[in-house]
Amino acid sequence: MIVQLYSIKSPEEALKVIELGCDYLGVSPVSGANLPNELSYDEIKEIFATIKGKGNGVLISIDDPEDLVVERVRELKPDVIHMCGGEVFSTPELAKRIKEANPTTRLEQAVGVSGPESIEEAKMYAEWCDILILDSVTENIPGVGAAGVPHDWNIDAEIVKAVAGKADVILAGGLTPENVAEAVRIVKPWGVDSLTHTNKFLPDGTRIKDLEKVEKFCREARSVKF
Ligand SMILES: O=C(O)c1ccccc1NCC(=O)[C@H](O)[C@H](O)COP(=O)(O)O
Repeated sequence: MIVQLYSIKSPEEALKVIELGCDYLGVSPVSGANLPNELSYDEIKEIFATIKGKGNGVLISIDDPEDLVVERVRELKPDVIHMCGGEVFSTPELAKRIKEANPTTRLEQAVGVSGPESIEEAKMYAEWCDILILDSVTENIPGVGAAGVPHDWNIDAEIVKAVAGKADVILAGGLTPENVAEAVRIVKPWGVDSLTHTNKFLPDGTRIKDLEKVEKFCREARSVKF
């Protein structure tokens, strides 16, 4: 069971969450999405260099033009590029360009799970993506994710079965230290992801990871054997 956490702000924070059990660390580059924890390329490079050999660096992309996605993969060499826009989606062509830009970068595509129709969408993406992240959608946040609320885990469980052997599946959306074990029991994913409920929010609108919650989240996620 892998644990992916957003959004990491500094090398120091990265090392702390790795120590507590996180193995995929999400960062947000400066972009048109204006996310609360956006970082410069230099800051991201420093985090990725610090975690090399200890954890995996995940770069988010919310509706960036394809050329910019490819340029970032070439420049920053993330272990994973996470596409979670509402307008720009991965395609077989983009998957090929990403592999050419950096052969070891894995492509993670968000699927906003809204009903049984999401099963077909997930099956389609599994044809060219390495990882699917099954996530929640909310109107006031751009793209798919950061919604802080769960969706129907029974649909996720169907998706995990439908794409077995094709793509790894991460479950996201409103997961907390209290509900993650139950979610894992139902969905049986390859990994889990958390943003909102493992965060502490600071007065300036930025956020840092709440280390007690991170520790409990990682422990509870791995407490279920299947
Ligand atoms: O990090 C963000 O601000 C963000 C904004 C918009 C879409 C996704 C974003 N983060 C990456 C993620 O995929 C979240 O970790 C995931 O959606 C879980 O979020 P939450 O439901 O708040 O735990």
